[in-house]
Amino acid sequence: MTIYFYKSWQPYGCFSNFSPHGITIEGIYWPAVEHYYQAQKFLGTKDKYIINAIHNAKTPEEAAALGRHPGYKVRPDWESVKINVMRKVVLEKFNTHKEIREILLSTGKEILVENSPTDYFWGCGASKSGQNNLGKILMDVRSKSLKNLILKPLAIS
Ligand SMILES: Nc1nc(O)c(N)c(N[C@@H]2O[C@H](COP(=O)(O)O)[C@@H](O)[C@H]2O)n1
Repeated sequence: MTIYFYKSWQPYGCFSNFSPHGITIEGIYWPAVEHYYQAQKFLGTKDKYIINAIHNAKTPEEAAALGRHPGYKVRPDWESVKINVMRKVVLEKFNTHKEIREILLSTGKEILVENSPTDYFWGCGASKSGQNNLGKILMDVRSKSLKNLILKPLAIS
C-alpha cells in the first residue's frame, strides 16, 4: 500500500517539510526543514540578505513564500545541488527526532509519496506521475535508520 502525505496536519504529516520539527545544522537552529531548504537557494547571491528573513519566518508557509518570490535571485547551481541540500536536512530531521523516526520506520517497505497537487519534482503532482523526490529521500532515510538500528546492538556486543 502506498502511503501518501502532504500537509503537516494530515496523516503522516510529520513527513512533510512543513512539519514543526526543528534542526540544527552547522550550529544554527532552523524551525523546520522548509526554512533551511528555502534559505539555501540564496547562499552567495546578491539577494543573500533574504536568508535572515527566511530563517526568522513565523511559519514554513511564510518561509516558502519568501523563497519562491520571483523577485529574488536564486543561486546559479541550485538545480544541481537542491537534491543534496534536501537529503542532508531531511536526514538531520529524522536523526534529531526519535518519535518521528519511529513513525518512519513503522512504514516498513511501503512506498512514500508526497501528494502535492502542484509539485512534480518533490511530489507526485496532480497526475500522480511526478518524480516524488521527497518520497524517495524519505525512503532512503528510512533504510539508513533501519541499518543503524540493526548495527547499533552489534557494535555494543
Ligand atoms: N505549498 C506547499 N505546501 C506544503 O504543505 C508542502 N509540503 C509543499 N511541498 C514542499 O515545497 C517545497 C518545494 O519548494 P520549491 O517549489 O522548491 O520552492 C518542498 O519542501 C516540498 O516538499 N508545498
